[in-house]
Amino acid sequence: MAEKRVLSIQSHVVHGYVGNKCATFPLQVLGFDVDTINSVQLCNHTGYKHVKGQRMNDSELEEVFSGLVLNDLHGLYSHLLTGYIGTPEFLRKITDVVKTLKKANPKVVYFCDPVMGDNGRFYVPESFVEIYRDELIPLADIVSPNQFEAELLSGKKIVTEKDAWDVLDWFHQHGVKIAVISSTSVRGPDNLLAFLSELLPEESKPRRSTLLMPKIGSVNFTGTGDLFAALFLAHTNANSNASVALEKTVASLQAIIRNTSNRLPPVSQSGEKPGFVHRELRIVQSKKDIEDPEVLIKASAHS
Ligand SMILES: Nc1ncnc2c1ncn2[C@@H]1O[C@H](COP(=O)(O)OP(=O)(O)O)[C@@H](O)[C@H]1O
Ligand SMILES: Cc1ncc(COP(=O)(O)O)c(C=O)c1O
Repeated sequence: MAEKRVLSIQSHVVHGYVGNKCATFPLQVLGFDVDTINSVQLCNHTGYKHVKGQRMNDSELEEVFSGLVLNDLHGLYSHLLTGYIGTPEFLRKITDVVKTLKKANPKVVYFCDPVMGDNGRFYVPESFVEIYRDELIPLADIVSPNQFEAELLSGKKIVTEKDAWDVLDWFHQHGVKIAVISSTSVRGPDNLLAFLSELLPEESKPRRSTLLMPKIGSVNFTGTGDLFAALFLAHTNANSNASVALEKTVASLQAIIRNTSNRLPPVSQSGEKPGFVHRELRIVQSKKDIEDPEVLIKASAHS
């Protein structure tokens, strides 16, 4: 079996960097073979004014995946990574993919990034919440929701740090070994606080840590969650302590966001912020920061 081979089921965009477009290069740089299934093929991410393209349906997923199974290729994967999915039927079909991969290789790690939206805005149908909560999360080994997604799944608002730990415990109660909330606003509008909780064999309490990041720039970037998931997958594979993986993930991410932010055109005289085309993550140009992240922010252990 290849040690580092990911089946990545996410979006493809022709222009820009979200989904598979932003997961593939970093994973390859970090030594993974990456086999991609494109859940959608869109001209660009869904924030742009015009969004054109195709969404793969569940029978098309079944067909392409059945070919992998017929050729006995499905046992080769060390990891399954899922992110942005376009339709509820396709999302449900992923449960069969997970079960088939786990049957072929019980050690396969299912990394579920339950992409649903951000800052109170859904970018998928709202029925996704129930499907993730009841069908996908119970099969997942690692999850990386943002604050909005973690709240939707657990049914609990995150206002205090205690709320975040309760939400992470909710994921553990649903069978998840490593749960990370990639960012929360509990430390105010200028900072992002990530929460990590990891179940350890033969320990009754999870190992917990937080990591505080100053917010870079005054605009939002798209694809950061997808990039977070890909980097965290690679670093949890290489490090037995997930908080070390979180530090490395954030080190690369912050460098990429800084490299992107530094090249933004200035805010126009009328106060208009740079458009999405200027905010596409500079991933290829940040290869060194992916290969060899310089950890500037350490995680803090939480008892
Ligand atoms: N403005 C920002 N400044 C600094 N880091 C950011 C910024 N936006 C995103 N990030 C980084 O990207 C990661 C994922 O972002 P997040 O907003 O949690 O995910 P999503 O894109 O899924 O909403 C965060 O953990 C953080 O490291
Ligand atoms: C097609 C597509 N995939 C993935 C994403 C997820 O992006 P993020 O990583 O910022 O959550 C988006 C967000 O707009 C999208 O449009």
